[in-house]
Amino acid sequence: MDTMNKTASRTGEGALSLGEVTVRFESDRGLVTALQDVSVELPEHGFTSLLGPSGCGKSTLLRVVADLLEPAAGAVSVFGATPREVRRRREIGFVFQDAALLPWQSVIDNVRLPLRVGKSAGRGPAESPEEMLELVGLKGRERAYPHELSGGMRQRVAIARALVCRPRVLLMDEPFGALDEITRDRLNEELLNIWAATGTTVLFVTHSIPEAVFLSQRVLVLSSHPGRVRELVEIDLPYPRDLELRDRPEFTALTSRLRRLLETC
Ligand SMILES: Nc1ncnc2c1ncn2[C@@H]1O[C@H](COP(=O)(O)OP(=O)(O)OP(=O)(O)O)[C@@H](O)[C@H]1O
Repeated sequence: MDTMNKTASRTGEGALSLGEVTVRFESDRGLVTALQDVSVELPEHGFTSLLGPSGCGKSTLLRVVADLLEPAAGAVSVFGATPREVRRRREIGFVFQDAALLPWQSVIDNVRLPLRVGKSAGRGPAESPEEMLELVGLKGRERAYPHELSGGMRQRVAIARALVCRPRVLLMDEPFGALDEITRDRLNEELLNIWAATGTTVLFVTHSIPEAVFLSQRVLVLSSHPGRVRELVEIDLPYPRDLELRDRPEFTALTSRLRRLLETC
């Protein structure tokens, strides 16, 4: 638990920096501006959630950081390097809403996958796949296949896989959006433990205001059409956090504030 406080206070400046980033897509409706002049500085070891109406560009922002998309304008820096350099060094982990596991491979082989793919690609130090499975609470299920697991367990495997290359940045795009509420709550608590244990910088996309407040040190609220920064809201609640925090007035005050902000996005 002490590690959690250390993680929260171990924040440096500007691990992720976006300067006036604009992203456009060609579509059958013509040119769509997904992000317009988005500027934000997020500290190392931080936990930031992205919140905003559907289509405001949350996934697009993650994809820009992950080097899956190139902005039309603006600058992106990840620990002082370009997203491409950081991706080549395998310092970025990505978890999607769908765990996207290989169904014909066992749990442990799915977690090992990033270590097997592109072995020569200048990867940094790696974690042990067995230890990552233990970290996400799946010790003993190494030989299981994805179809034998629940949705929550599959997401844990996806998180273990994302962590195995010891990423400096963990990008999570609605990772718990398809899970039932109890499983989601449990994984929220576990994710905070994982964050404390690894010290990775997390960018987390969600549609849930309570989830964003519970997890994050700050919430980046985006408005839509085109996606712009509406506000960066500091979540000044101490760590470690447990689910009872959600009944506290300071928690409710923050969720109400975010709800009001979202109504004007
Ligand atoms: N490959 C693409 N081609 C064309 N338009 C796209 C593409 N990807 C995203 N867009 C558009 O860019 C905008 C932002 O999309 P994005 O998926 O980033 O939003 P989002 O905030 O993540 O949405 P949601 O909350 O619904 O997941 C939307 O208008 C979307 O239709």
